[in-house]
Amino acid sequence: MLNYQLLDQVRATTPVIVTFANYVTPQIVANAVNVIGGSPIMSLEPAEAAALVSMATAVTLNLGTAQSAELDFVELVALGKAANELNLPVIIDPVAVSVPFRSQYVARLLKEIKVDVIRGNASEIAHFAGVAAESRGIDAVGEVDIEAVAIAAAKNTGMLIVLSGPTDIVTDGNKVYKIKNGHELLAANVGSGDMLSSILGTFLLKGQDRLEGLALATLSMAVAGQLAGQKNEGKPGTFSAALLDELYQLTPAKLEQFGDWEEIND
Ligand SMILES: Nc1ncnc2c1ncn2[C@@H]1O[C@H](COP(=O)(O)OP(=O)(O)O)[C@@H](O)[C@H]1O
Ligand SMILES: Cc1ncsc1CCOP(=O)(O)O
Ligand SMILES: [Mg+2]
Repeated sequence: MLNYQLLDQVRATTPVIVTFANYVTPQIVANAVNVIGGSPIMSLEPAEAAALVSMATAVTLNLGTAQSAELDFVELVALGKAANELNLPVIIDPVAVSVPFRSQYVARLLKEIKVDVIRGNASEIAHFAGVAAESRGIDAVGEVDIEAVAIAAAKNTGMLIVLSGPTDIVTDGNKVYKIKNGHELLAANVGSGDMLSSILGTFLLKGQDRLEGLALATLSMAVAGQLAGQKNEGKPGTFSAALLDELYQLTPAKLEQFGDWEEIND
């Protein structure tokens, strides 16, 4: 079962989400966290990492444009370690991870910090499952068995997996939430995945079952995207603004009415 009221609990507590953003999409990611009910803060400065994380409920590390320049890596490690010390969830978004520089970068990061959640598209999650999958830069292409890939990635890494796409899969390797809402315009909007990766953090309130929190966050993004898309068919520009409107106007009642999801237990 999913507790749709968690959305209201998010809004009642306004959780701070620290994001190491890529340089392409920080504005829409910050707005996404804000309109769903959280409070975003982005940072590039290692010296303030511990202070920021001490105010937060989750940390999202988006690796989309992370550079080898030591400051980027030092900041990622500083944020991750600060979260690990407080037992706060760390989410990574391994954009285009199959590019060799990026695979090595993630592997290096995972040696330094404990990561709890990986959010990526099917091609990105396939990397962690050890399954060959096609990708085109930031996008997933080709067909994989998304449920099998997500479960294998969870089992290989010991992390919670959010595999996004036309159908989203949220799994710990045993229990699987399959979320069928969404709209193709989400894929046309660069940054949808990044928005989701930071929105995930807002639903991981203290004491909250993490897998259920991730599933409800993923459902929220998919339902808001579907409602925005239905009102803006063929219009990616206005869709982008409407997506923020729908996230802002989302309610537990809408999640219950429009949510199309199933829970599968191993
Ligand atoms: N073809 C699609 N139909 C419906 N929803 C989609 C589609 N493609 C992506 N989404 C949704 O878009 C969001 C971002 O996912 P995705 O596009 O896989 O991430 P990324 O931008 O990292 O590749 C998720 O909420 C996902 O459910
Ligand atoms: C275009 C681009 N290049 C590096 S990161 C990035 C944004 C990726 O955004 P998303 O994966 O959410 O579509
Ligand atoms: Mg992405």
